[in-house]
Parts: sequence; structure tokens; C-alpha cells
Amino acid sequence: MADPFIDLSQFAASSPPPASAAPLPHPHGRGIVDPTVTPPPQLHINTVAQDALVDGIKHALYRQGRTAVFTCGGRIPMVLDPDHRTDEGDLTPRTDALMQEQRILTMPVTLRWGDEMAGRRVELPILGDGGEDGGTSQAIIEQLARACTPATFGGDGEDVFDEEYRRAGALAVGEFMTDFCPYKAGIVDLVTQMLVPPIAEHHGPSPPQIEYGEIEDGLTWDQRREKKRMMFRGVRAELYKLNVYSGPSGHFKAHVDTPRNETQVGSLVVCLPIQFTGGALAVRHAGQEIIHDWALNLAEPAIQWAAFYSDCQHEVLQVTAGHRIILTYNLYLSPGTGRLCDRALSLQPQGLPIYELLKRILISRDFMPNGGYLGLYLVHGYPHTDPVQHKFVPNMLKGADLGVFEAVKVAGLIGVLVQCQNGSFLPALEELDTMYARHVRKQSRPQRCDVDPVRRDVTTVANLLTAAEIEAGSMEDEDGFGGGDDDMGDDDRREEFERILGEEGGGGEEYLQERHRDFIKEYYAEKEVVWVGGGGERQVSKVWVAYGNQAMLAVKYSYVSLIVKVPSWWERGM
Ligand SMILES: O=C(O)CCC(=O)C(=O)O
Ligand SMILES: [Fe+2]
Repeated sequence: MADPFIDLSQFAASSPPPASAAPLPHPHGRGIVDPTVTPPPQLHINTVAQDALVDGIKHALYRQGRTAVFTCGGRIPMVLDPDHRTDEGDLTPRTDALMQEQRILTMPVTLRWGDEMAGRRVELPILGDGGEDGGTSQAIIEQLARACTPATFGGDGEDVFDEEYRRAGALAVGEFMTDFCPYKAGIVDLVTQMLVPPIAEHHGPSPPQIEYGEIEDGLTWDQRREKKRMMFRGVRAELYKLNVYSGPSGHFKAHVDTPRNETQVGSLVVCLPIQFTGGALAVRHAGQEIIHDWALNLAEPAIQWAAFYSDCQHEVLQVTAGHRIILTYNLYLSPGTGRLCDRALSLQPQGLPIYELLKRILISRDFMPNGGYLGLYLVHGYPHTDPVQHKFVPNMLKGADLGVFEAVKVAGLIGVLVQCQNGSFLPALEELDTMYARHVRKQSRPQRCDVDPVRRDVTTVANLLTAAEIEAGSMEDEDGFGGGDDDMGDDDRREEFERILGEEGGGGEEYLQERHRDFIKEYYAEKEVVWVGGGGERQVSKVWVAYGNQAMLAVKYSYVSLIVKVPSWWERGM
């Protein structure tokens, strides 16, 4: 687990509790309490006011979800005129400085397929209309469509062929070749910026470092420093299939793309320039729909493409005439590829509505006054092989979810990501408390009031038992050892306790572990996680279970939630 990312100091400096939330009388003044002297008073919970605040978070998440990108697309014009190419066939000489400022263009695409000695080749777009050349090419397209095998899809763990659901032809990567390259066409760069934007890192202030002899880039020191603190993620596109959807009935009903492995973040579809009608691609997420309709745009030859997070439901509407020829790519997360992005596209968590709201809520005494846990359902699904053992990787976070994660982090809170179908959140709560306790201990500040001994010692079995059982006198034995022995320090008690357990003949260690588990269960049974979200948008999971684009049992999607530790109002007010 990454280092805890809490920074409560910002609440101290900039957000004193509002006047209306007058501090409760307390012997040591607001928030600065030594729990060994006086336990902090439990604050009254105003459930109506708290529900209203939780509702506010829910709406902010919803709004954020509505504005986040989940699909993008584009069109790259094609240069057909050979005069615009070099002798080697390139578009323009690579050394032409002006090229940097031009729009990216692309060249006609060649497809090859067929067995040895029976190979076929076609160049798209097909030039001429009805002439001999055009006619021949048309015939070759028909041959391509016939060379395809009927495409299947993943349904209930098996590859299913059902033309009601999907009517298309497919060639696997080994069965065809193409000279089209999404990297060369600039598509991968664009997709990277749109779907896995850089994250501005804000792990507390760092002193400005003046470096001499840097190239003048017109940025202020602050801007330059911020740029250096960006986390860049990259995308790798892997060609997957060639699909032909032919009129009058080619289509692919609503489905999500089966993740090929745990790093699959999205899918890319590239539409080759050939006439067809219908066949729009609809991509849906969280109640929104974006249509990529490429048949409309075929007058001028171009490569048209769309990319989307592959957990988003999508559908190819009916192709009514012609052949819709598509290259599909799987998009995997890869280490950052460099600074591809301009500042506008980078994620600035402080600008997100959820961040402002969290800050406001945390200073309210109506919100979890005695501390607790806030469970935020993320809206995208994430691939994994083992829902229990797989540790979720924050670098995989998509669109709106990334915004939530970053906003929580920047608001100075500790959170852990957990897979929803794991059942028990107990390990997550334990992990959160351990991280929090470690963090509080690290801070050289006055003791916080709400860090009770149980929570402080949650990581050590012996400590727990020392605190809970010995002090309660429950482990009194023949030796007269017990919790009432006030002359003993904590360490002595623990040592003595361990010695006795050891002496009682084997099983001491197991006993400790078993008691530890019971103890933790009891302790957390009283802790409530307040959940936000998880409503209508989760219905898409039905599609995940039923229909993928390929049956693959090893890798599945699951929902992930972010459980956030909310310190008590006393601690927040420090
Ligand atoms: O052809 C398209 O636009 C999308 C195809 C698709 O969804 C798939 O192959 O899984
Ligand atoms: Fe798909």
C-alpha cells in the first residue's frame, strides 16, 4: 500500500471550524487532548444533518461523473494525391519543420490476408466508381468478407455464436496484415491524453528548487515546479481483430469488452475508409450516450476512430448497406510515455467540485463528529484475475474515478481501494486505521484526542490483548498475573503475557491470532461505513456477467470502492 496521504495540517491553517460549531468545553482546549488523561467526549450525531451532507457528496460525484470523459474519437484526413508524397512514399519529408504544425494526415491503408499462394491485397479507399479498378476492388472486398469467420462473443463464460446478438465477420491478428499504425497516425497519443491524463501530484509542499542553466520555457517557477510533479501514464495499443460488419444486418448488441489482462484500460476501434450506411457505434456510461457515426463522414476519405474505457457498455447499430471494416485494438496501461499533454488536459483535483465539498464537509461538526468511514463507489469497472488477492492499482483509475481518488487525497484524507465483491471490508478498515495511526505517530504534534489505545495497537496482537484483556483482568491466572497489576509497564505486561501463553504448552501463537481476529471483529462490528453512490449505474454489471466480446474466465471486471477514513471532528479541527 502506498504511503498514507493524509495532510490534516491544511485544515488547521485554512479551515477553522465555523463559529456556529462552537467547540465543546474541554479541559485542554479544542482538539488538543491527551487520551491517557481524559477520553474525548463523544459528540452527538445529528443524523438528519449528516444525511444531508452525505447527499451532497452523492450529487457532487454524480455531477463529476457527468462531465468526465469515457470515450473519445477523431478523424484523420487521408492524402490520396501521390504529389503530396516523397519518393519513398512518405507524406512529406520528415525534416520539414512546418510539418510539426500541420494537422496529422494519413495515407491509404493496405490490407493483406489469405493463405500462402492465395494471398489477397486491397488498398482502401477504393478509388474510382464503377470503373474496372473500382469494380475489381469491390469484388476483393466481398472476398475479404467471405474470408472472415463468423464473429463470436463471450456469453456466460463461453464463446457464443448467435447472430441475433452479433452478426459480423472476424479475422484474428495472425490471419491478416495491415500497414495502418495507430501510433504513426497520432491516435495513441490522443487517447493517452484523453483516457489516462497525467495526474498532478500534490503530496504536500516542497521547497522550490532553483536550477541554473535551464532552457527558458516561459513558465513561472511555480508552473515549472508543478509540471515536474505530474505523474504521466502511458497507453499501449495492441491490434486484436479485423471485423467486417456487412449490410443489411451486421451489428453487435450492447456489451462490454472482455479485459485481456489486469492492465487493460480501454479499447480502440479504427474504421477504414469504405462506403457503408448505418453501423454507428454507441458508447454508454453512467446514463450518458455518445454516438460515433462514421457513415456520415465518408465523402472525404479518412480514418475515423473511437476509443473508450472497455468497461463502458457499447453497441454497433445495424449496418444497412455496404461493409463496415474495423480494426480493433486493446489498450493497456503502460509506464508514462513523457509529456504529451498540455496543461489544460491535466487533472487538477483542487478544481473538482468534490474537493471543495469535502473540505467544507470536514469542518462541519454534523459530519461524522466521532469519526468513521466513508465508502465511495467508483463508477467504472476494473479487470482483475483474483478478486480476493488482487491488490488494486491506483494507476489504473479511469476518468471520473481518478478525480474522486485525487480529490480525496488532496483533501488530506487517507483512503484505500477495495473490490466490492470481496464481501468483508474489515481488512480495509484495519488497513486504514493502521495507516492513520502510523501517520499520526509520525507527526510531531500534540497527542490527538481520538486515537484510542485499541486503535493505536491494532497491528500488534500482543498489544491488543495487553490493552483489552489484561487491563480488563480477563486473563488472570494461577500465577496471579492479571490486568489489575498496576506496577507493571505495558512492555512488561506483554512479555509476561507472552511467556505465560508460551508456557501453557503449544498453541499460544494460534490462540493469540484467534483472539486477535475475534477482537478485531468485535471492534469493527460497531464501526459503520457510510456508503455513497452505487445506484443505477451499477446495473451495467449485468451486462458484464452476460455479454463480453470474448469469453475469458481468467480476467473479470469488478467494481471498486474507495473507503476513506474520516477522523473525528476533534482531530479534523486540529
Ligand atoms: O466495431 C465497433 O465499432 C466496435 C466493435 C466492438 O465493440 C468489439 O469488437 O468488441
Ligand atoms: Fe466491444
